[in-house]
Amino acid sequence: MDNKRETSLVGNGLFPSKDVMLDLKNLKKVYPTPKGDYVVLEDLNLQIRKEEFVTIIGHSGCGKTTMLSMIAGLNPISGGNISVLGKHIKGPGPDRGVIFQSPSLMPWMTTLQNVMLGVNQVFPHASRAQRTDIAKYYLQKVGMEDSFNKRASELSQGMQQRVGIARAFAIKPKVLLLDEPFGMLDSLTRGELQDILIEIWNKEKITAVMITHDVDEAIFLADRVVMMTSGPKAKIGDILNIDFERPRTRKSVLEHNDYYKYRKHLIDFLEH
Ligand SMILES: Nc1ncnc2c1ncn2[C@@H]1O[C@H](COP(=O)(O)OP(=O)(O)OP(=O)(O)O)[C@@H](O)[C@H]1O
Repeated sequence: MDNKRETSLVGNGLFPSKDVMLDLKNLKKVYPTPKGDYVVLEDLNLQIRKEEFVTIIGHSGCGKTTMLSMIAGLNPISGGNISVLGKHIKGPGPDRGVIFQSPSLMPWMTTLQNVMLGVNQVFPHASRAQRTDIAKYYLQKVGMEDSFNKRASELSQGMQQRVGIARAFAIKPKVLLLDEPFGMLDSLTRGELQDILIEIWNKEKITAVMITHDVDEAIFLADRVVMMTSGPKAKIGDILNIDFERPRTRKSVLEHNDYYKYRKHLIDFLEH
Protein backbone atom coordinates (compact mmCIF):
# COMPACT_ATOMS: atom_id res chain seq x y z
CA MET A 1 0.00 0.00 0.00
CA ASP A 2 1.54 3.35 -0.94
CA ASN A 3 1.79 6.32 1.36
CA LYS A 4 -1.10 8.24 -0.13
CA ARG A 5 -3.57 5.40 0.36
CA GLU A 6 -2.52 4.92 3.96
CA THR A 7 -3.44 8.47 4.81
CA SER A 8 -7.01 7.85 3.79
CA LEU A 9 -7.52 5.25 6.48
CA VAL A 10 -9.20 6.58 9.57
CA GLY A 11 -7.46 5.85 12.84
CA ASN A 12 -3.95 5.26 11.55
CA GLY A 13 -3.50 8.77 10.17
CA LEU A 14 -0.28 9.18 12.10
CA PHE A 15 2.23 11.17 10.11
CA PRO A 16 5.83 11.75 11.17
CA SER A 17 5.64 14.45 13.84
CA LYS A 18 7.93 16.77 11.85
CA ASP A 19 5.22 16.91 9.16
CA VAL A 20 2.29 17.60 11.48
CA MET A 21 0.95 21.11 11.93
CA LEU A 22 -2.28 20.38 13.73
CA ASP A 23 -3.03 17.39 15.94
CA LEU A 24 -6.46 16.69 17.42
CA LYS A 25 -6.26 13.85 19.95
CA ASN A 26 -9.29 12.13 21.49
CA LEU A 27 -11.10 15.41 21.26
CA LYS A 28 -14.36 15.69 23.15
CA LYS A 29 -16.93 18.43 23.43
CA VAL A 30 -19.86 18.48 25.80
CA TYR A 31 -22.43 21.27 25.86
CA PRO A 32 -24.50 21.46 29.03
CA THR A 33 -28.17 21.83 28.13
CA PRO A 34 -31.34 22.08 30.27
CA LYS A 35 -32.00 18.44 29.35
CA GLY A 36 -28.52 17.30 30.45
CA ASP A 37 -25.13 17.12 28.83
CA TYR A 38 -25.00 16.93 25.05
CA VAL A 39 -21.87 15.19 23.78
CA VAL A 40 -21.26 16.73 20.36
CA LEU A 41 -17.80 15.29 19.66
CA GLU A 42 -16.14 12.25 21.18
CA ASP A 43 -12.86 10.48 20.45
CA LEU A 44 -12.21 12.68 17.48
CA ASN A 45 -8.71 12.15 16.11
CA LEU A 46 -7.26 14.06 13.20
CA GLN A 47 -3.81 15.09 12.08
CA ILE A 48 -3.27 17.80 9.51
CA ARG A 49 0.10 18.23 7.87
CA LYS A 50 2.06 21.39 7.26
CA GLU A 51 1.00 23.15 4.05
CA GLU A 52 -2.04 20.94 3.69
CA PHE A 53 -5.48 22.20 2.61
CA VAL A 54 -8.18 20.14 4.28
CA THR A 55 -11.90 20.58 3.80
CA ILE A 56 -14.46 19.29 6.30
CA ILE A 57 -17.89 18.09 5.34
CA GLY A 58 -20.69 16.57 7.40
CA HIS A 59 -24.36 16.93 8.07
CA SER A 60 -25.74 20.13 9.51
CA GLY A 61 -25.38 20.12 13.29
CA CYS A 62 -22.78 17.34 13.46
CA GLY A 63 -20.25 19.60 15.15
CA LYS A 64 -18.06 21.09 12.41
CA THR A 65 -18.17 24.64 13.74
CA THR A 66 -17.69 23.31 17.27
CA MET A 67 -14.50 21.54 16.16
CA LEU A 68 -13.19 24.57 14.24
CA SER A 69 -13.92 26.99 17.07
CA MET A 70 -12.07 24.67 19.46
CA ILE A 71 -9.05 24.69 17.12
CA ALA A 72 -9.32 28.49 17.04
CA GLY A 73 -9.23 28.46 20.85
CA LEU A 74 -12.58 30.21 21.03
CA ASN A 75 -14.49 27.25 22.50
CA PRO A 76 -13.25 25.33 25.56
CA ILE A 77 -12.16 21.71 25.09
CA SER A 78 -14.05 19.18 27.25
CA GLY A 79 -11.59 16.29 26.76
CA GLY A 80 -8.50 15.35 24.78
CA ASN A 81 -6.28 18.02 23.34
CA ILE A 82 -5.34 20.06 20.28
CA SER A 83 -1.78 20.97 19.45
CA VAL A 84 -0.19 23.24 16.89
CA LEU A 85 3.39 22.22 16.03
CA GLY A 86 3.39 19.93 19.08
CA LYS A 87 2.24 22.58 21.58
CA HIS A 88 -1.15 22.27 23.25
CA ILE A 89 -3.32 25.27 22.56
CA LYS A 90 -4.69 27.17 25.55
CA GLY A 91 -6.81 29.78 23.79
CA PRO A 92 -6.82 31.93 20.67
CA GLY A 93 -3.49 33.07 19.24
CA PRO A 94 -1.96 34.75 16.19
CA ASP A 95 -0.74 31.36 14.96
CA ARG A 96 -4.37 30.67 13.95
CA GLY A 97 -6.35 33.00 11.67
CA VAL A 98 -10.09 32.59 11.23
CA ILE A 99 -12.39 33.47 8.35
CA PHE A 100 -16.06 33.25 9.28
CA GLN A 101 -19.10 33.11 7.00
CA SER A 102 -19.72 36.75 7.81
CA PRO A 103 -16.47 38.72 8.03
CA SER A 104 -17.78 41.11 10.78
CA LEU A 105 -15.74 44.09 9.68
CA MET A 106 -15.90 47.35 11.61
CA PRO A 107 -18.46 49.08 9.37
CA TRP A 108 -17.27 52.63 10.04
CA MET A 109 -13.65 51.83 9.24
CA THR A 110 -12.06 51.69 5.80
CA THR A 111 -10.92 48.40 4.28
CA LEU A 112 -7.32 49.35 5.03
CA GLN A 113 -8.10 50.22 8.65
CA ASN A 114 -9.93 46.92 9.09
CA VAL A 115 -6.94 44.90 7.89
CA MET A 116 -4.55 47.11 9.87
CA LEU A 117 -6.40 46.27 13.11
CA GLY A 118 -5.06 42.72 13.09
CA VAL A 119 -1.68 43.64 11.62
CA ASN A 120 -1.07 46.24 14.34
CA GLN A 121 -1.79 43.67 17.04
CA VAL A 122 0.38 40.95 15.60
CA PHE A 123 3.32 43.08 14.45
CA PRO A 124 3.52 45.85 17.10
CA HIS A 125 7.26 46.27 16.60
CA ALA A 126 7.13 46.83 12.85
CA SER A 127 7.09 50.42 11.64
CA ARG A 128 3.77 51.95 10.63
CA ALA A 129 4.96 51.98 6.99
CA GLN A 130 5.80 48.26 7.15
CA ARG A 131 2.42 47.42 8.69
CA THR A 132 0.62 49.48 6.06
CA ASP A 133 2.59 47.72 3.33
CA ILE A 134 1.53 44.30 4.66
CA ALA A 135 -2.15 45.32 4.79
CA LYS A 136 -2.04 46.88 1.31
CA TYR A 137 -0.24 43.85 -0.12
CA TYR A 138 -3.00 41.47 0.94
CA LEU A 139 -5.79 43.86 -0.02
CA GLN A 140 -4.23 44.05 -3.46
CA LYS A 141 -4.00 40.24 -3.58
CA VAL A 142 -7.77 40.00 -3.08
CA GLY A 143 -8.41 42.62 -5.79
CA MET A 144 -9.22 45.51 -3.44
CA GLU A 145 -6.38 47.81 -4.49
CA ASP A 146 -8.81 50.52 -5.57
CA SER A 147 -10.79 50.40 -2.33
CA PHE A 148 -8.27 50.99 0.47
CA ASN A 149 -10.24 54.00 1.67
CA LYS A 150 -13.76 52.71 1.20
CA ARG A 151 -15.76 52.21 4.35
CA ALA A 152 -16.64 48.59 5.05
CA SER A 153 -20.33 49.54 5.25
CA GLU A 154 -20.20 50.56 1.57
CA LEU A 155 -18.99 47.13 0.41
CA SER A 156 -21.02 44.24 -1.03
CA GLN A 157 -20.94 40.94 0.84
CA GLY A 158 -18.45 39.51 -1.65
CA MET A 159 -16.18 42.56 -1.24
CA GLN A 160 -16.43 42.29 2.55
CA GLN A 161 -15.34 38.68 2.37
CA ARG A 162 -12.39 39.68 0.20
CA VAL A 163 -11.36 41.98 3.04
CA GLY A 164 -11.96 39.11 5.48
CA ILE A 165 -9.54 36.95 3.48
CA ALA A 166 -6.94 39.74 3.33
CA ARG A 167 -7.30 40.34 7.07
CA ALA A 168 -6.72 36.66 7.87
CA PHE A 169 -3.65 36.24 5.63
CA ALA A 170 -2.15 39.57 6.71
CA ILE A 171 -1.52 38.36 10.26
CA LYS A 172 0.54 35.54 8.72
CA PRO A 173 -0.93 32.68 10.73
CA LYS A 174 0.44 29.15 10.69
CA VAL A 175 -3.06 27.75 10.35
CA LEU A 176 -6.00 29.29 8.54
CA LEU A 177 -9.43 28.20 9.77
CA LEU A 178 -12.37 28.88 7.47
CA ASP A 179 -15.97 28.31 8.55
CA GLU A 180 -18.09 28.21 5.40
CA PRO A 181 -16.54 31.47 4.21
CA PHE A 182 -18.47 31.53 0.93
CA GLY A 183 -21.76 30.13 2.22
CA MET A 184 -23.68 33.38 1.83
CA LEU A 185 -22.41 34.29 -1.63
CA ASP A 186 -23.94 33.72 -5.07
CA SER A 187 -22.22 31.02 -7.10
CA LEU A 188 -20.33 33.42 -9.38
CA THR A 189 -18.87 35.39 -6.48
CA ARG A 190 -18.21 32.14 -4.68
CA GLY A 191 -16.14 30.86 -7.62
CA GLU A 192 -14.21 34.13 -7.80
CA LEU A 193 -13.36 34.01 -4.11
CA GLN A 194 -12.37 30.34 -4.26
CA ASP A 195 -9.91 31.29 -7.00
CA ILE A 196 -8.55 34.20 -4.97
CA LEU A 197 -8.23 32.06 -1.85
CA ILE A 198 -6.43 29.23 -3.61
CA GLU A 199 -4.13 31.62 -5.47
CA ILE A 200 -2.92 33.21 -2.23
CA TRP A 201 -2.76 29.81 -0.53
CA ASN A 202 -0.67 28.39 -3.42
CA LYS A 203 1.83 31.14 -2.77
CA GLU A 204 1.84 31.14 1.03
CA LYS A 205 1.16 27.43 1.69
CA ILE A 206 -0.43 28.06 5.07
CA THR A 207 -2.10 24.98 6.56
CA ALA A 208 -5.81 25.48 5.89
CA VAL A 209 -8.88 23.82 7.40
CA MET A 210 -12.16 24.79 5.80
CA ILE A 211 -15.73 23.76 6.54
CA THR A 212 -18.02 23.63 3.54
CA HIS A 213 -21.39 22.19 2.63
CA ASP A 214 -20.47 22.22 -1.03
CA VAL A 215 -19.03 18.92 -2.28
CA ASP A 216 -17.55 20.52 -5.43
CA GLU A 217 -15.87 23.23 -3.38
CA ALA A 218 -14.54 20.58 -0.99
CA ILE A 219 -12.92 18.68 -3.88
CA PHE A 220 -11.65 21.72 -5.80
CA LEU A 221 -9.78 23.19 -2.85
CA ALA A 222 -8.57 20.23 -0.84
CA ASP A 223 -5.65 17.88 -0.56
CA ARG A 224 -7.91 15.78 1.67
CA VAL A 225 -11.63 15.92 2.38
CA VAL A 226 -12.48 14.93 5.94
CA MET A 227 -15.96 13.54 6.49
CA MET A 228 -17.52 13.81 9.94
CA THR A 229 -20.12 11.36 11.18
CA SER A 230 -23.48 12.69 12.33
CA GLY A 231 -23.79 13.62 15.97
CA PRO A 232 -24.14 13.11 18.83
CA LYS A 233 -20.62 11.91 19.59
CA ALA A 234 -19.45 12.80 16.11
CA LYS A 235 -15.98 11.78 15.01
CA ILE A 236 -14.06 11.47 11.76
CA GLY A 237 -15.92 9.01 9.54
CA ASP A 238 -13.71 8.88 6.50
CA ILE A 239 -10.97 10.81 4.72
CA LEU A 240 -10.61 11.13 0.97
CA ASN A 241 -7.31 12.04 -0.68
CA ILE A 242 -7.71 14.37 -3.63
CA ASP A 243 -4.77 13.64 -5.85
CA PHE A 244 -5.22 16.40 -8.45
CA GLU A 245 -2.07 18.30 -9.33
CA ARG A 246 -1.66 21.90 -8.25
CA PRO A 247 -2.11 24.60 -9.32
CA ARG A 248 -5.60 23.52 -10.33
CA THR A 249 -8.15 25.19 -12.51
CA ARG A 250 -11.85 24.53 -12.22
CA LYS A 251 -11.82 23.24 -15.79
CA SER A 252 -8.95 20.80 -15.23
CA VAL A 253 -10.64 19.46 -12.09
CA LEU A 254 -14.02 19.04 -13.74
CA GLU A 255 -12.47 17.27 -16.71
CA HIS A 256 -10.34 14.91 -14.64
CA ASN A 257 -11.26 11.23 -14.83
CA ASP A 258 -11.31 10.89 -11.04
CA TYR A 259 -13.59 13.85 -10.41
CA TYR A 260 -16.87 11.94 -10.46
CA LYS A 261 -15.35 9.10 -8.47
CA TYR A 262 -14.45 11.55 -5.68
CA ARG A 263 -17.83 13.25 -5.91
CA LYS A 264 -19.67 9.93 -5.65
CA HIS A 265 -17.58 8.89 -2.65
CA LEU A 266 -18.52 12.06 -0.76
CA ILE A 267 -22.18 11.98 -1.72
CA ASP A 268 -22.43 8.29 -0.77
CA PHE A 269 -20.96 9.14 2.62
CA LEU A 270 -23.41 11.98 3.18
CA GLU A 271 -26.39 9.91 2.07
CA HIS A 272 -25.69 6.98 4.40
N1 LIG B 1 -23.39 26.71 22.90
C1 LIG B 1 -24.09 25.59 22.67
N2 LIG B 1 -24.84 25.02 23.63
C2 LIG B 1 -25.53 23.89 23.39
N3 LIG B 1 -25.55 23.25 22.21
C3 LIG B 1 -24.82 23.77 21.21
C4 LIG B 1 -24.07 24.97 21.37
N4 LIG B 1 -23.44 25.26 20.19
C5 LIG B 1 -23.81 24.29 19.33
N5 LIG B 1 -24.64 23.40 19.93
C6 LIG B 1 -25.20 22.19 19.34
O1 LIG B 1 -24.11 21.35 19.00
C7 LIG B 1 -24.37 20.69 17.76
C8 LIG B 1 -23.25 21.00 16.78
O2 LIG B 1 -23.31 22.37 16.39
P1 LIG B 1 -22.30 22.97 15.31
O3 LIG B 1 -22.71 24.38 15.05
O4 LIG B 1 -20.91 22.72 15.76
O5 LIG B 1 -22.62 22.04 14.06
P2 LIG B 1 -22.24 22.23 12.50
O6 LIG B 1 -21.88 20.88 11.99
O7 LIG B 1 -21.24 23.31 12.35
O8 LIG B 1 -23.63 22.71 11.91
P3 LIG B 1 -23.95 23.52 10.55
O9 LIG B 1 -23.43 22.67 9.43
O10 LIG B 1 -25.45 23.62 10.54
O11 LIG B 1 -23.26 24.85 10.67
C9 LIG B 1 -25.74 21.17 17.28
O12 LIG B 1 -26.69 20.21 17.69
C10 LIG B 1 -25.93 22.47 18.03
O13 LIG B 1 -27.30 22.70 18.27
